Amino acid sequence: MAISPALFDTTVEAITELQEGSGPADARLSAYFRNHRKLGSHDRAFIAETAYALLRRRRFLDYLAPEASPRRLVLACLVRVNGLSPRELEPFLRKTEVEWLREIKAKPADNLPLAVQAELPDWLWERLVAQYGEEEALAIARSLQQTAPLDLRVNRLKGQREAVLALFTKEGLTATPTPYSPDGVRLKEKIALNQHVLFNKGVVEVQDEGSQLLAALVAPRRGEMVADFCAGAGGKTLALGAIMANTGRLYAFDVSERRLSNLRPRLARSGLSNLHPQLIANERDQKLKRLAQKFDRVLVDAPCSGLGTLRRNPDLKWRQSEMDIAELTVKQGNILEAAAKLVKPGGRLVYATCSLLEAENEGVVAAFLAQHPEFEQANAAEILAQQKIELDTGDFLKLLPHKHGTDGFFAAVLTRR
Ligand SMILES: C[S@@+](CC[C@H](N)C(=O)[O-])C[C@H]1O[C@@H](n2cnc3c(N)ncnc32)[C@H](O)[C@@H]1O
Repeated sequence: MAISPALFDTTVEAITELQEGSGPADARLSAYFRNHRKLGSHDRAFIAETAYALLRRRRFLDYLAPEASPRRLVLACLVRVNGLSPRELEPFLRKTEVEWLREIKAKPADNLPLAVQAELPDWLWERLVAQYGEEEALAIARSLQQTAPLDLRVNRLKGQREAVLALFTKEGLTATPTPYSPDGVRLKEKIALNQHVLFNKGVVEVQDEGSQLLAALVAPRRGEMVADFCAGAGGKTLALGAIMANTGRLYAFDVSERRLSNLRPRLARSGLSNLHPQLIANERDQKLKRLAQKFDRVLVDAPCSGLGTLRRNPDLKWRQSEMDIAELTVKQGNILEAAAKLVKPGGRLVYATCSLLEAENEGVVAAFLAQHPEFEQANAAEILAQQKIELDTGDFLKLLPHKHGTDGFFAAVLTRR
């Protein structure tokens, strides 16, 4: 991509702002674009790609250019990550930067420490090594440095996967069925989906295949009482509603009014009428009391570190600490405890996260089961097989980008005796 001196300067400005602020990178980048409305789509794409490359490869760049200014980090990134030659950048380099950039270009990158190759903070790298061993931890970490494909879920109420695939193909796009989810379509090209008729008519929703598989694990049946305890903007709720063929009652709880309000337009597109969004103050909200043991299925898609989604949100690895993880596990335990109260005898409770860390996953489930002999664990692979999904990761569902091509997800299925 050809870049002008003006675009280079704007990129440095955007990245400086990004580094100075706090909060999710995608929100801050959107705010920057809102404040710079004149930027065209080509320039926006370049700025976003550079910002994300820098977030993905920050350890390597810090090794190449320790304590560099945002301007120099961008230069190093363009040369060593994006593969531009220093000569291409010379027209807008300052005098002192010409030689410096040549040195950056020539600096060897062999035998880097494994945490640097993994592009993870040391504490996170050490945890992954303890869980998976060095070789697999590195494979996982490398897969998390890639960009994620655009996965869609076909809404069974409004369309069929074969027809959606055929339409995309006719439009010249590379659309393939996702390997595991029966409703998934993977698009190679990144398109402006919100302008596509299939999206506006509610035939497709954006949803990683991993999320689709979590809904398949809940496997609600027609006419059942189902709760999505941490529904957020309703990605999984909508998938559950479609599996239920718009029958029964589906509650979408969340503590965030903003997230639940983002569910509304998606709900309108989906054609579902069995879904009831309910704002709760916290997991001990009085509203939940009268619903005790009323549900056949309860999904807890718990607030988590999100470290399984680093392909999409590379900033998450720099924005969290071990202390945050410890706090999260307490919250996760409390939410699981409260959500379990809603489950009927014989009913199913699915605890899920998009984290890769045992503390947030197996650890939370083990602590819960130790306190609740009235629940027992079911085998996730068997439940998926009942939905004709051949995917065996053992008792737990454990999805990993290098193995399954999805974001990293974890789920445990628990049944009330
Ligand atoms: C991983 S996100 C859910 C994503 C959503 N299920 C989806 O598929 O799009 C976790 C959600 O938990 C919500 N949350 C946080 N604390 C909660 C609590 N105490 N009770 C219920 N929901 C909570 C957050 O607001 C957030 O929306």
